[in-house]
Amino acid sequence: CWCGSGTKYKKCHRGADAAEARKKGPEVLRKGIRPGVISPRREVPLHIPRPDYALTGRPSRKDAGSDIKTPDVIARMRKACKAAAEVLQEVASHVRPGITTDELDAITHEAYIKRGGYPSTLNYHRYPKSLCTSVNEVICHGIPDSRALEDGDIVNLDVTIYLDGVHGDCSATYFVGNVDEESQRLVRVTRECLEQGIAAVKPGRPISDIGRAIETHATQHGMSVVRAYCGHGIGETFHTSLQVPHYYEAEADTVMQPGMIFTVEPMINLGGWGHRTWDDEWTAVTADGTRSAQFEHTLLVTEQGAEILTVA
Ligand SMILES: O=C(NO)c1ccnc2c1ccn2Cc1ccccc1
Ligand SMILES: [Co+2]
Ligand SMILES: [Co+2]
Repeated sequence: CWCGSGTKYKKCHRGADAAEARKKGPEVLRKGIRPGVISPRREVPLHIPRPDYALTGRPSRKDAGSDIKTPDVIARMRKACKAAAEVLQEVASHVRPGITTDELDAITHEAYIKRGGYPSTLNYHRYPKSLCTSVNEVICHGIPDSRALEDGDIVNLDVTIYLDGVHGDCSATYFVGNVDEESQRLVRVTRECLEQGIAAVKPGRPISDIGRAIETHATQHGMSVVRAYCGHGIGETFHTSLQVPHYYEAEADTVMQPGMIFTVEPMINLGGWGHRTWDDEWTAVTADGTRSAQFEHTLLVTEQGAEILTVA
């Protein structure tokens, strides 16, 4: 999800990002130059059911964010989210220096299809691949290409499967070979931020509790929370109108209720929270060039708190 211009929160962060980046001078305003080449789009066999946007790139329907899911949707979400977690484990087992992110995309693409699933990101708003591979200073939505992973990199793999009419969405950040201490600390703190956010999920409480918990943990460790992209309601649509900021946003006042399903997917930066996007219109990178990490789960709100659905 991203706050974009349509966000309901008054202060859209894009302006702030640009202002922050300008302060740092022209070097960070430079549009990113993609190091690798993007391969042709992969095909999905016709027997695999497709989401509404598979042809046009534009989602036609938008569920209300605070939808309480029916028992039937919850049952289907359990299966889709389990499948997403299995696909993530499978592709993650191939991460090593020398493998290209395009090869990881091919592995992921086949892993969805053998489970009868469609790659949710493929052609979603025209996104060209079945996986997001966000390396080092890439915050999110990194497009798989011919770049080989290198010893010392960190890489987030973001997997979303469309299975039996619903989407399961999860991601994790992995070490490539031997990674320096600071990056290891970034990844550990980011994982802890997701855990803190999940612990804040309680029926009767506002969504803003989640961002408060995450931002508190990140800033205690001298790190910053990306503001331009957030968690989102999910179910029969990839994104619903519910937004889940990962920083404290008082206006995120939707009250959590049992049966709601949304993702929490904090992106944490070693430096400032500012971002910019490359010319490809998808890739988001840190404005100051420092590294960023992310972890994501799809959660069901229960009477007691949160149930993590994206577990293998
Ligand atoms: O929830 C997501 N990941 O956890 C998520 C949200 C929105 N768009 C997404 C993803 C993943 C891939 N795209 C595709 C894309 C579409 C337009 C701009 C940039 C990227
Ligand atoms: Co995701
Ligand atoms: Co997501």
